[in-house]
Amino acid sequence: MTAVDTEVRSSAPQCVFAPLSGEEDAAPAAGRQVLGRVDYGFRSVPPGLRGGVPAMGVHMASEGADPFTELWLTDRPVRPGEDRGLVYAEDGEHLFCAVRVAERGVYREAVRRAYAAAFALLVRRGYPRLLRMWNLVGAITGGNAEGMENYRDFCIGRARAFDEWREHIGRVPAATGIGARGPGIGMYFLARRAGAPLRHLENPYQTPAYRYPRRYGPKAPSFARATWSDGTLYVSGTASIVGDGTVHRGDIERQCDVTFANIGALIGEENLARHGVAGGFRLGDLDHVKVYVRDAAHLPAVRARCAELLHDRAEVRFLNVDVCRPDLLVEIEGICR
Ligand SMILES: O=C(O)c1cccc(O)c1
Ligand SMILES: CC(=O)C(=O)O
Repeated sequence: MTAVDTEVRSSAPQCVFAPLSGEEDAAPAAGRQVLGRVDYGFRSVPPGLRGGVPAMGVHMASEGADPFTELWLTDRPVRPGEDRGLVYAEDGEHLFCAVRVAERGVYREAVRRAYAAAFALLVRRGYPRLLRMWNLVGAITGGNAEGMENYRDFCIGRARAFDEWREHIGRVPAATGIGARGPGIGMYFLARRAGAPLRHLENPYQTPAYRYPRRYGPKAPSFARATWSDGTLYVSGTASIVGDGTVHRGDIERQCDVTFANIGALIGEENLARHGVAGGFRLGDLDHVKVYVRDAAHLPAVRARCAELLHDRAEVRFLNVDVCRPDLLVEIEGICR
């Protein structure tokens, strides 16, 4: 069954996975405007307007994993802009923006500033309903200059920005926080106009990430398990976590199974009803799936499992990168509509 959309006509931007584009290639699609572009390629390229399109390159691909370009398309006219290191484009309903924090010894203050700058932009342009964020973090489980894990350091800065902007931005949305192969942190966001209704979902099998106990870091990760907006369900990066604990350490097959069970419960009819959303989805409805695999040797097994469970026409890309806990072997995100 497909979720029932109570809004008459969806204006949600369309996600497209295209071949990895050249730096100046804006890859316009027939009759559609590009709201944003992220190259999941072999090197990092700072955010900038390229051919009038906000674009950023993040070093995520490798031999044996899948380079690609993620495009966010709209059929409305787009206005791009640049603002203090942020690049963005808006179409009257949605805003895409990208920002990068360069490698440094301690990340939290630069992350807080980057998030605060993005929030200020969203509010100023009239798109305060943050609905999805991606955080591609170099050396995510490595130590910073204080010996704190970079991911935990990142989480402190992000949490501070949400605390400061709570009145304007509201609740935390769906997210991905995952390793990148190059240094620094690439971040990009989708937001919707003021007044647009969003629903942020939690998972019946998992403790909300923003309530994780202190043993996972001084500030709990600021994200929801999924966000429903405009007939679209954005599913956060999901892993083999039950409650707040990693399950099946060292067992890739069973970590895949728990990850898919978590996603199935999250997107199913019962959980959507719990959050006031009519309808429901199955794993076969997932599209624009990104599968993050820590160990390259596990790629064939994970590809095989995904081929069994996902629709054969779903767009799926596999990346060999670190996951935010050293004991997590796989993480999966996607979109249902
Ligand atoms: O911190 C995050 O934004 C995050 C979101 C999803 C999965 C994950 O490992 C991390
Ligand atoms: C994947 C992960 O880190 C989480 O769900 O918290």
